[in-house]
Amino acid sequence: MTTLSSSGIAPDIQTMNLCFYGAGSMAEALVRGVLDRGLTEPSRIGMMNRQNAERMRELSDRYGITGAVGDAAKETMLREADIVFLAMKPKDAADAIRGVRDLLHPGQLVVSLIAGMTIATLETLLGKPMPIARTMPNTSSTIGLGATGLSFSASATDAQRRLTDAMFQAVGLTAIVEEPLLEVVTGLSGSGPAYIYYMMEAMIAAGAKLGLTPEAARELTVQTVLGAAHMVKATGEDPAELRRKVTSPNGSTQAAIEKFDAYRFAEAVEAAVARSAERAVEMGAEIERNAKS
Ligand SMILES: NC(=O)C1=CN([C@@H]2O[C@H](COP(=O)(O)OP(=O)(O)OC[C@H]3O[C@@H](n4cnc5c(N)ncnc54)[C@H](OP(=O)(O)O)[C@@H]3O)[C@@H](O)[C@H]2O)C=CC1
Ligand SMILES: O=C(O)[C@@H]1CCC=N1
Repeated sequence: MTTLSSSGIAPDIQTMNLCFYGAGSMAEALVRGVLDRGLTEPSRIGMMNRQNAERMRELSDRYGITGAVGDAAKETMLREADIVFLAMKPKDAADAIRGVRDLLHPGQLVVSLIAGMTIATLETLLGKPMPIARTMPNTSSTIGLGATGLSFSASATDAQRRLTDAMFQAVGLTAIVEEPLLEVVTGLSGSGPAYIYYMMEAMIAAGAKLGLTPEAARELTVQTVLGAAHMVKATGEDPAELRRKVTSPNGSTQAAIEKFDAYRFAEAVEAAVARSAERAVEMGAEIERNAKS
């Protein structure tokens, strides 16, 4: 895996103003992650959304950041930002970016979190050359356990690449990939937390259905997932090898795995990851069409 910085610390970031354009789940995950890790101060962070004033109050109260709703204060916040994070839904991206492009200038770094939107489309929407980092993070950045894929525009300097990498490393792990592979990253780790939660939902429901209290089913499931992920990390062994150690010949695990195989589990996972990646491409194409219209 390629990374640009191994320290996890971005020395310059404390002196920079960060503006999150879009203040939903992913923006909050990143803000909480960088604040909890002491990467910057709340006074350096501005967040903006379109209409949800209550959400903005909540974010200001919770993190001490400066919030702005709608067009009010947007101008100052965006103009004074050193790094502008684009964190609105893909369907809103084209209009939102067009609406502010005159406030942006090439001295700023644009960090896009938007699934599917290519660097080329973003360059079209910005209408001027600006350094761009296209990223695909995930919500586990909230607790410093994120997994983020990164690609850069040709115009991004080495310092900007290192800064972006270090910022996302501070909230988890990063992988620099060729831009088209960001769609695969979306299918794997961007959407991935939801797959694990889905598995956990199903395990908890099964445990409760078979007689455990819902609380016990939940606790046992959470510890099992946590323990399994830690085992892979701590031992360095392949998941397949660790699975083998759980699976006694003709035992209960083998019986369960046979059930999974009967439902074609691995095929379902592969199809889900591929479909997520394909959906990201579709969303990107939709933004591209809007950018050109
Ligand atoms: N959630 C995830 O796990 C991940 C998400 N992403 C990407 O991050 C982006 C955001 O996703 P997520 O946080 O889940 O989305 P949310 O729906 O939670 O948040 C979207 C935010 O964008 C704001 N917004 C929409 N249009 C505008 C506009 N014109 N001007 C200003 N603000 C606007 C919304 O404001 P309001 O509520 O006021 O309308 C809201 O604050 C997406 O592009 C997604 O692909 C990437 C990786 C993981
Ligand atoms: O579901 C989505 O479209 C976004 C991108 C990756 C995770 N959430």
